[in-house]
Amino acid sequence: MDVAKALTIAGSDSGGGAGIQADLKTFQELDVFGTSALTAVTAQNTLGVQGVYPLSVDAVKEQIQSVGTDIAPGALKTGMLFSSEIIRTVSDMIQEFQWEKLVVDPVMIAKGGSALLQKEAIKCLKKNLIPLAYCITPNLPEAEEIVGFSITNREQQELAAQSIYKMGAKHVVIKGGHGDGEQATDLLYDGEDFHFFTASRIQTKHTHGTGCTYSAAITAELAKGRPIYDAVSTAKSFIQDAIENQLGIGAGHGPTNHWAYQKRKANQQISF
Ligand SMILES: Nc1ncnc2c1ncn2[C@@H]1O[C@H](COP(=O)(O)OP(=O)(O)O)[C@@H](O)[C@H]1O
Ligand SMILES: Cc1ncc(COP(=O)(O)O)c(N)n1
Repeated sequence: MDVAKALTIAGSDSGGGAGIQADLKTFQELDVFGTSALTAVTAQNTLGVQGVYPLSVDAVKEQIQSVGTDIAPGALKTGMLFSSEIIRTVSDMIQEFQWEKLVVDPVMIAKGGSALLQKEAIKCLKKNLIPLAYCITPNLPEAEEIVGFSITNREQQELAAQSIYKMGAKHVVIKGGHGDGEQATDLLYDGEDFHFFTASRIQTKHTHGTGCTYSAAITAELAKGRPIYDAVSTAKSFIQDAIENQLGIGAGHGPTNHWAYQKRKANQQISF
């Protein structure tokens, strides 16, 4: 059986809604075999981040080496990378294995406000990792941080995408989750055209891990050989179903429902 394989290089969320846990659940739901390299352990729940424990550069490197030398992923993603030294190590390893289908989720700050990337590491992210990205998926505050200007309208969102494209990312997806308005609209720029992916904004506080889940879904689809436009389109449906059917877990900002997309599809098949 020829199964698609993907790798996530990210932090652990003990609460299970974001990070490595969200990525592996998403890979599984999209029929992709998931592998992982941990960059940091966080003590975290729906109320916030209680502790951050980065792993050593050697530990990160060895995990990627172990996966890369044996289980070649069709696509990979990065999430929480925490420091410049981890970013440099990860970038070196990606070049060593000549992996092309790289999705960079430039995770900076958890929804509760805790830093998941050291401030001084942003420069390193721009210099070392963005040029390797097949696709990068910043949310609005992350995109503002990368480009250095504020994004308050569609025109600025497009300018930001062009600016990040010029830094070397082959496809730029600027997510609209942090915007306002009736629609949550994500923009995909491929160097020529702007494509918009729109869904109705759901009024909920349960959006913990949405960015991780979304970028993992894009990665899973790329691992199966799907083109980027299809991959983003599937990811958008996946995250919409996951937010709409949140599980009411925890007392704070709860996780989304990684089962929902497959369940809806299965139900649709039955009713046809
Ligand atoms: N309340 C919401 N309703 C519908 N879609 C949302 C909502 N919040 C986020 N999204 C979508 O979830 C995905 C992740 O976006 P976002 O939450 O901005 O990322 P991050 O977790 O990195 O901050 C995007 O497709 C975005 O449009
Ligand atoms: C380990 C880890 N990685 C990433 C996030 C970002 O989560 P979100 O997708 O909600 O921005 C997180 N809270 N924890």
